[in-house]
Amino acid sequence: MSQNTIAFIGTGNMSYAIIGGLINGGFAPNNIIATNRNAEKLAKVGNDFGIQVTNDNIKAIDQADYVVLSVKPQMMADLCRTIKDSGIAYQDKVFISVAAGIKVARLQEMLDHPVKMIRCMPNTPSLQSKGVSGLFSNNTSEQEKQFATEVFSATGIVTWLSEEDQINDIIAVTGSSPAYVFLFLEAIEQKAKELGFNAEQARELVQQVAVGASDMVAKSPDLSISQLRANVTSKGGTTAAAIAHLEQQNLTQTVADAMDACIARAQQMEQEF
Ligand SMILES: NC(=O)C1=CN([C@@H]2O[C@H](COP(=O)(O)OP(=O)(O)OC[C@H]3O[C@@H](n4cnc5c(N)ncnc54)[C@H](OP(=O)(O)O)[C@@H]3O)[C@@H](O)[C@H]2O)C=CC1
Ligand SMILES: O=C(O)[C@@H]1CCC=N1
Repeated sequence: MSQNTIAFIGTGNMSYAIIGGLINGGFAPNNIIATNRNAEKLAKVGNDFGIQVTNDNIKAIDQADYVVLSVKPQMMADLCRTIKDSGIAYQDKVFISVAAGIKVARLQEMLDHPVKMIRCMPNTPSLQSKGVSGLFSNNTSEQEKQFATEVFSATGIVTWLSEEDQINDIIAVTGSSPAYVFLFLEAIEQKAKELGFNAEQARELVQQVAVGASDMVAKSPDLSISQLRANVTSKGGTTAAAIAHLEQQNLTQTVADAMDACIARAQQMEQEF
């Protein structure tokens, strides 16, 4: 992988996962700089991955070729103001924003310059190199896009989007969706405890189901997910009873509605921030 320097500004849950994926993928720790205003979180990412850390955002940006903006959307304007007011030359750097709900044009307005900008929508399984990153850019070179592809490929799979609005769709499909899966697993775990399994057993059983079912999806590309479900469901049996209940409760429509709510919130954030 080419050895540009990347600065992660605001290294919380998401950047921690990306950096973990990069280190697993062989990216040189010396070429990664992380910042955080929270000293404890900063020390942890430095200790866990052996990368450079500083609480000085401007110093980190000054040293970097690529700058990942990774604060919460509501904090982005403040962060950009400090960059803009710092006096450093940031106009030729490539910025990568992982923030939901802030479009390229608005980020450029916040930075008061038409900087090169890539929007990226990653997800937290990046930490296990099993992430998905949706990328969009309309003002970077092929070489810069190639570098972003290499970086995010180290954390899982990468898909380039031709329209910026598709970022909101991919938030619903891959950015937020690990949380839907976790909620489903939490529900099974909770009921397992109510049935009398202790906390340790419940966690182990649910975890194994999650890993086993995911592996079956990943390792059976010729079987549809619906076929994998059918293979568990004996006619007139126990699974059929459980699935019939979920279907009566409109699980499929509920999930679709949840994804629409996700997209609607991203669109609303575009007006707020
Ligand atoms: N979490 C996820 O699954 C995903 C998140 N994203 C996007 O990633 C971005 C970050 O999310 P996430 O990692 O979950 O958030 P976190 O709050 O975990 O991380 C952001 C970190 O940045 C710190 N911070 C805030 N402002 C500054 C600043 N000016 N200088 C230095 N550090 C600062 C925060 O400190 P403090 O703790 O004090 O607030 C916090 O520790 C968001 O924009 C989100 O939309 C995208 C895809 C998935
Ligand atoms: O919840 C959020 O807004 C962010 C974006 C996708 C996942 N987490």
